[in-house]
Amino acid sequence: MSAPRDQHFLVDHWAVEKIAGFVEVSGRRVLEIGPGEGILTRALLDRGATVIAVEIDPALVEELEIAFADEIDEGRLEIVPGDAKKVDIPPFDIVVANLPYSVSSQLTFRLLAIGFEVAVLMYQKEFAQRMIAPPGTSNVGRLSVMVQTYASVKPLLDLSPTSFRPRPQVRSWVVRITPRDPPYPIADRQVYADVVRVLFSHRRKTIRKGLRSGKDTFSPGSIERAIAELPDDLLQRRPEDLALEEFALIANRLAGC
Ligand SMILES: C[S@@+](CC[C@H](N)C(=O)[O-])C[C@H]1O[C@@H](n2cnc3c(N)ncnc32)[C@H](O)[C@@H]1O
Repeated sequence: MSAPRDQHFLVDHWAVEKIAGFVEVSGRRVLEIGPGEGILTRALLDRGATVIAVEIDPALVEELEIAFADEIDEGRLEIVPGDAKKVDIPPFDIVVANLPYSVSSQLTFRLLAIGFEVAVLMYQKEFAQRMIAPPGTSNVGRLSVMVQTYASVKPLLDLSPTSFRPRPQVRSWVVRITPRDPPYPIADRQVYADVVRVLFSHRRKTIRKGLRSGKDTFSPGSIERAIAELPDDLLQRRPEDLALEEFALIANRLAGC
C-alpha cells in the first residue's frame, strides 16, 4: 500500500545532492512541490537558491516553519501551505521536486501551463517512461504527446526504493524538463490539447473514427470539414502511430487553418 499523500521521504543524501546539483540554482527562485521534511529544501538553500515550497500537509508545514525559521526570516524560503494543483504559486524560475506520484500528471500539466526555465523532477519510473515514449511505441499517449510538444525531457537518475523512507514499491526516475516552442506551428493550443485528448480517449479507433467520436468537443461540421481535408492514409492510422507534426496538422485543420 502506498503512504498517505505519497509521503515517501528521501533518505539517500547522495541522491539529494545529485538532484539539487543538476541545474545551477544559486540566486534563482526555485519552486519545490512537496518539501516533506525538507531534505531537498535544505540542499537547495545550501546552494544559494531562494525556495518557494508548496506543502499540502499542515503538520509538515508546521515542522518546516520551525526547522527553517531563520531562512524564512531572511526571506530565503517561503512556505506556501496548500494543494499544488490549485494554490496560487508566487513567481519562480526553476522547479526542483520529488513530486507526489499520485498527482504527477496534473502537476506536470499545471507547471507547463504556468511556464518555467527548467525543471528537475522525480517521478515514478513508469510515468517518466511514458513521458519520453516515442511515436509508434505502446507507451505513447496523451502525456507523451503533450509533454514532448512543449518540452524536451531527459532522464538523469534511476533510484531504487531503498533511497526512501518508507520504501515505495516502485523505482523512481529523476528527469530534466526543458520547455521549448512546439517544433510545428500550432494555430490554437486549446484545439491541439482537445485533439490529443479526444484521439487518445479512443486510442483503438482510427483517426477518422476517433475524430467522429469527438462531437462533444468539436462541432460535427468542423469534424467533417477537417476529415475532408486530411490525407486518407493519416485518417486510417491510430493515434499512437502519429508524429507530433500530424497531431498539429489535424488540430490546425479543425481550427480552420
Ligand atoms: C514523495 S514526498 C517528497 C518529500 C520530500 N521532498 C522528500 O524528497 O523527502 C511528497 C510530498 O508532497 C506532499 N504532497 C502530496 N500531495 C501534494 C499536493 N497536492 N500539493 C502539495 N504537496 C503535496 C506530501 O505531503 C509530501 O511531503
